Amino acid sequence: MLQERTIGFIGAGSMAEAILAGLLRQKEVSRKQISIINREDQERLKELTERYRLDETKQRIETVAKSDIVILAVKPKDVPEVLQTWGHLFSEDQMLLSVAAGISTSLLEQHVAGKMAVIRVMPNTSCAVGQSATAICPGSHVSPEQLETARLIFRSIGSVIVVDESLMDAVTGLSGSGPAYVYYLAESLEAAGISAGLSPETSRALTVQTLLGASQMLLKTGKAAEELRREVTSPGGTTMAGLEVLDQYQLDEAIKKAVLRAKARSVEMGQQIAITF
Ligand SMILES: NC(=O)C1=CN([C@@H]2O[C@H](COP(=O)(O)OP(=O)(O)OC[C@H]3O[C@@H](n4cnc5c(N)ncnc54)[C@H](OP(=O)(O)O)[C@@H]3O)[C@@H](O)[C@H]2O)C=CC1
Ligand SMILES: O=C(O)[C@@H]1CCC=N1
Repeated sequence: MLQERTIGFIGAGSMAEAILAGLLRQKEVSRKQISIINREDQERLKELTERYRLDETKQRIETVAKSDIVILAVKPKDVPEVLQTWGHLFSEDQMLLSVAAGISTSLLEQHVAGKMAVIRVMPNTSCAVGQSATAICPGSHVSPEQLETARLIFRSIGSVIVVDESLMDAVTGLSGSGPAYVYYLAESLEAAGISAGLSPETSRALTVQTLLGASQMLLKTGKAAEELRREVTSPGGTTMAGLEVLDQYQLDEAIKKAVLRAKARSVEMGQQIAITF
């Protein structure tokens, strides 16, 4: 189904590239279907055009804004400017997929053509390797077919769940920002390995494979994380000694607070943008 659709990206930053790279990598769409623009960074556009061998003549707002599917991938603060400047080019036979954190479908709907279908999406940067955890929620004028198209796009670059919009800020705090928490953990583990006497290369290799293996265990065994943790933890052994230190530092509490703070920030950003629109 995607083979026939054109996809235009407004915004050419890390999220746009992650989605673009994932779609091309999975061969879900061809390079000819893609157009992308940003605001001013011509070097960046050139870099993407060359890296993904895109058609140079299509990298213009008129092409992007007339694509069957427009993916809005600018920072939330830039959404008003984009819609005020280019919103008039959209029409009801297109779909707008917005990945902007915190921006509600109802706010977007107020600034696009008539009953244009608007879908709010929260992917994460693991799109680039086909492993995003993406949540989507439809706005008021989305047909089942349009929702299915959005699901197909993001299914090709990871998993997709459809959620009620009231849950999108929570999703943003957990899986939108989530890769950064995991990279933080990876940085900490790598540094700790070095402190324990390993070379940087060995520490990185062991860290990466440990995270990958643990994720695969969660996925493939279907066991609860708690059960898998218990299986590693021999009574009186090394893991128990290590986990006791994490408990002393209340790592679980810190992670909970981080996710809740990120969720609250998503709400705040949406409210701030709504005022400026
Ligand atoms: N990064 C992430 O992990 C995730 C991000 N998101 C969401 O994705 C969106 C983009 O984030 P990210 O890719 O990290 O941001 P970046 O800062 O990397 O990219 C933003 C892009 O938007 C462009 N832009 C800004 N203003 C305009 C404009 N008026 N017209 C056209 N293009 C414009 C910028 O162009 P220029 O450089 O020329 O100014 C730049 O290419 C955000 O809303 C964020 O909430 C969602 C999930 C995860
Ligand atoms: O940090 C941000 O605001 C974006 C949204 C989710 C991940 N990155």
